[in-house]
Amino acid sequence: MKWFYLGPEGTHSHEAAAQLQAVCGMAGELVPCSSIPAAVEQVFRDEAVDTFACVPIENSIQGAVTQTWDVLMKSMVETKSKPEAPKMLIALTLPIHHYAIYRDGTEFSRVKHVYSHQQALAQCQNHIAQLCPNAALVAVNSTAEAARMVSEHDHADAVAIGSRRAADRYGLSYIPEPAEDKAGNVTRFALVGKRAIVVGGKSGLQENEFVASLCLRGVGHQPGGLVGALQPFADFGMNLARVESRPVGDQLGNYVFYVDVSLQPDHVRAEQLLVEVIAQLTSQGIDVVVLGAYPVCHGA
Ligand SMILES: O=C(O)C(=O)C[C@]1(C(=O)O)C=C[C@@H](O)C=C1
Repeated sequence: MKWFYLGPEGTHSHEAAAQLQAVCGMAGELVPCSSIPAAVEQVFRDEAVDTFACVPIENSIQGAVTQTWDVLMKSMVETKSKPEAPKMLIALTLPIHHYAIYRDGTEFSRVKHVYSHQQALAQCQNHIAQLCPNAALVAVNSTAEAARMVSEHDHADAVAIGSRRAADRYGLSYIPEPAEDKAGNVTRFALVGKRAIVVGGKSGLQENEFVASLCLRGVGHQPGGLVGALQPFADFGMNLARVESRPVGDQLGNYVFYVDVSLQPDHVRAEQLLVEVIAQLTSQGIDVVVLGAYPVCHGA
């Protein structure tokens, strides 16, 4: 069994994958990938039923991790007709604390580069500006990759933003106060795979949280087009927890709409109603891609 995640060791995705294994009562080899799309593509490419990817989907400060949604959508559209195609199986919301990670002897006022994942840089931008006022922010593939780079000799004038585990893993020091700009910073991660999972083990699952993530394609460019696409959810008494537009990428003004539907309190009944909602949308000419219907649990 393989679990792919954004590596190297010590990323928040790594921690999320380890916690999800406990929640699902599953073990498996944790395999680092160089990017989020690479982790997702492994699951879509691999025929094995026991292959999973753990990827960040949303952050409380910065919103959707668009790179993840884009690759999930693209991969799911390509495999839409296959019944055994991968889906989002479960989500885990994790508190995220970032730290300024450095080599001993670093003078912060002289630091020229602050490395991290683009999401982490955005979550800590005010803190970084105060700590390292003369530094340029440099986005790299992950927080742990940033720490690994700082641990190399040719990056002695640099600081990384990442987890304490990353600092320990790469033999670096960190400032003990968290670096994120807002308290209560959390990121939600999704497990993507083909096999139904059973929630058990060390589970912090709140049974009443259940979400379906959909993507609506082909919403009409006319007055009321978007209202018409959302109305069936209201008609069936469904709460929309998130609506977000993303460019299709072919021409200006062409969008798809991501919708997270809350399926509580009775998700089995709600999933039946969702089938009817989707039928109504299809009759309007809207193509609905179901990315998954899944429980959400909370880690620590
Ligand atoms: O670089 C990491 O540590 C990641 O796991 C990626 C990631 C993200 O893409 O959102 C995960 C959680 C934090 O929000 C910051 C970065």
